[in-house]
Amino acid sequence: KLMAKQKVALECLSYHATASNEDTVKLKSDTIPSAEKYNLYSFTFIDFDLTDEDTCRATVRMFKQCNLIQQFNIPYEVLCRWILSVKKNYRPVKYHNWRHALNVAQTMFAMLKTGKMERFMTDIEILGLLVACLCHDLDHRGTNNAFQMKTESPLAILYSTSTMEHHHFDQCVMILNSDSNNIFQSLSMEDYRTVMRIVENAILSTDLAMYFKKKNRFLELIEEGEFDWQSEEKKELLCGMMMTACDVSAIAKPWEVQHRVAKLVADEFFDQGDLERLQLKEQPVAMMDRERRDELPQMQVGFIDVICLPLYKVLSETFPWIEPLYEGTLENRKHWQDLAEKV
Ligand SMILES: CCCOc1ccc(S(=O)(=O)N2CCN(C)CC2)cc1-c1nc(CC)cc(=O)[nH]1
Ligand SMILES: [Zn+2]
Repeated sequence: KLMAKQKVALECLSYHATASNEDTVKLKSDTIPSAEKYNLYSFTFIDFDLTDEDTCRATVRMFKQCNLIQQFNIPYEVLCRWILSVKKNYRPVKYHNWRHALNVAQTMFAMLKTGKMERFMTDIEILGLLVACLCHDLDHRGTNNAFQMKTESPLAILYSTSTMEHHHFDQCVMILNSDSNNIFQSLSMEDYRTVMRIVENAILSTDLAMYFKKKNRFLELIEEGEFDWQSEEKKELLCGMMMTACDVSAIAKPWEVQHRVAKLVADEFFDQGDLERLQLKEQPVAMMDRERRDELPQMQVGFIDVICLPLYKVLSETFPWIEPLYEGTLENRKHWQDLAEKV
């Protein structure tokens, strides 16, 4: 019985769109502005003023700056088609959309370059991390893992843990397997297996439940001091922590940006809360209950204290050049605390 249901679920999910040749040729012929022009090296990068075409050009620029196109013989047209296909497979939900993916990838770029973390990374890890950031929330529906389970969605039938994250990775694989979208086509079989394992580990580690599970192990290793980043287990842990750091990095942006993005997050959460009331006839949790929106500043302070600050603190102790993420988060904590006291 379950097999039949899983087969149906897979059928539902096999749909995905890839970029048109017209859009691909257009991007391929575009002039790609400099990284400075797009402010890509900065931890205070803002995408609001960029057009969708700009976001694709900025993504090409990040691949160029990391020298990935030459290093991995990525046909330029394939890279352009792949970027457009990834963007096309993000839904227009309020927060978990293409802009979020771009911002996460740009923070990874800034951590590697300005944060000087690229020294500890092999070229194939840099390729895998950038690809994972761009793909990490593919086809997000604006609802979380708990919602998939509660509604017995096809996704929850296929993946019982880290439901959405498994689906995001699945979508990433599907795009790579589509005609002329495989940016890894020139890699050796061994490198292909390596980069796909890096991408899978990175995307699955964006499930906050995984972050909580792995955080203590990571802290242990840091406390032990001598940290050889080259062992596989330690490197996978570090990549996972970096993914979470990038995933929540809107919390470290200038206050106007953080305040505006938090509203997008809240609106998406409240939409799920509405669905839970209407479709499931159940009371949503505070975070998704628009009737408890007054508690939002206090919840943000909690998010900062429980998830963001501890992570940025331990990362910036080892990689001092990413301290701007810690400082930006502290600054925003003050603003959220002020708002929490006002209510
Ligand atoms: C802004 C609307 C309220 O947003 C939040 C409310 C509560 C918490 S929480 O840390 O208490 N926690 C997280 C783990 N859940 C399982 C239980 C609840 C986090 C956020 C939040 N999340 C993100 C990431 C999507 C971004 C962001 O800015 N804020
Ligand atoms: Zn995300």
